[in-house]
Amino acid sequence: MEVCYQLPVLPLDRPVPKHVLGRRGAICLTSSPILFGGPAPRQLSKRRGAISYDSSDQTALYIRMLGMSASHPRTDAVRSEAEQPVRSVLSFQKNLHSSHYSRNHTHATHHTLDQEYIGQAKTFIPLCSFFLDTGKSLVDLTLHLFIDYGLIKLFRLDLLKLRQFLVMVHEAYRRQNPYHNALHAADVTQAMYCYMQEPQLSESLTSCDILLGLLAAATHDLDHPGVNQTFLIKTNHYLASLYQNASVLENHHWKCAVSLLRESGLLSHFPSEDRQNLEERLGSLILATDISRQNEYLSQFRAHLDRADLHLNNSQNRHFILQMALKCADICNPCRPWHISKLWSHKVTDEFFSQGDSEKRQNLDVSILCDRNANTVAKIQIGFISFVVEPLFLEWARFSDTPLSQIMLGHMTSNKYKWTHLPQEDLRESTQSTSSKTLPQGGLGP
Ligand SMILES: Nc1ncnc2c1ncn2[C@@H]1O[C@@H]2COP(=O)(O)O[C@H]2[C@H]1O
Repeated sequence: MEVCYQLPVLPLDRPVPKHVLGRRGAICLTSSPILFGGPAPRQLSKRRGAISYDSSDQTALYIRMLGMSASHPRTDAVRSEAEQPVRSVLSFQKNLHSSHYSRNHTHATHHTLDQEYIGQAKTFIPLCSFFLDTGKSLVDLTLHLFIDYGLIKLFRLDLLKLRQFLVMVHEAYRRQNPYHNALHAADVTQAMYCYMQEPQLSESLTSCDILLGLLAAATHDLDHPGVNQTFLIKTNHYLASLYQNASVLENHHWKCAVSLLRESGLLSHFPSEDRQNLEERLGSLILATDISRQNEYLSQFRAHLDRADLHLNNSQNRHFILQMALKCADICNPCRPWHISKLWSHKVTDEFFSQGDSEKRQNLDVSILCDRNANTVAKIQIGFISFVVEPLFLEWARFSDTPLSQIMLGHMTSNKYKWTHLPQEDLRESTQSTSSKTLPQGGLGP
């Protein structure tokens, strides 16, 4: 059964009415705020060989071609897992109908959907916690948040298209990656939700901002190959040439997200200008997660806070804060309680070391942090927290001085202390692979 809504008639760009937020299952607005007032779109104009992909339509098409090509180059790290079929972003759809997930979920009725989200989502949200290992937390969590915020009604979304889109997003994450998989996307989406609920943001974000924030969080690492940009460049991977060695992965994640949005038809009823604007803003959010541009964003953030000139009634300022929120969400794992944070640390290190092993096999220079003989999990964590996480979260706490920020800083400090003072025997254990371990339920809170 399809949910049909009329096309939007009353564009709005203002905070989501309070009576909509926080009412689980209560969706009661009749007008739809489809208006995008974000910053100037970031246009990409690059060429690969003779194929121009100036327009995002062409780009999405090109990605489809690459995704479906049987012969496009893959990274060695990915190839080493080749016994398990790797689904590249668009070929997964061929498998969709036979996948376990879609068999059980894509044809769900509304009744089933309600049952499911009422049962599970109650535990996701109020406690800031979620099921990390249900195998489908990304779909359930994001769907729940769309419903909870009233976005389906507000934007006249087709519930089944939304579900199909989310299943496609879930399937486009490579499950063989220890870290960059759908679970990480769910983790980031949950954190993004928590930040968007912080008082300053929840009072000023428009429904468009919320829609974008959730979409960006859920899709920000789509089809991640489990290796970093340096690896793609030195192995002459086609994505590196496609994006001219600049924000290679983030551009790919963005283009995959656009491709899936179009494939699912989720926004096909939007006026094309709004759709294009949304796709550009989505890109600008996802591109902000490029960790190599961390200092650029951080200095801008610091300068704004020093001048006290971030005004959230200004759409560009709100967009900037969404970028910062997504960046925080992306690297918030060291700010979670120790028992969860520790497991993410092991998972990310597994992925680093597996890239290092692959580099050694190919006689390439081993990337920094990727040599298992020269690093320990603890050493990597201490460096990552000190130089990347702490500077960012200190500024975030200046912007959003709330109990949640204090809790996150508390976890981060105590996790860093634990990594620094781990007894020798635990340190040895911390260098061993943990890919078989599962993440327990837990949240940002104590
Ligand atoms: N706990 C962690 N320890 C070390 N590096 C991390 C950790 N969490 C995230 N990262 C890095 O932060 C980066 C954020 O962008 P990426 O997802 O591209 O890749 C991520 C990892 O390289």
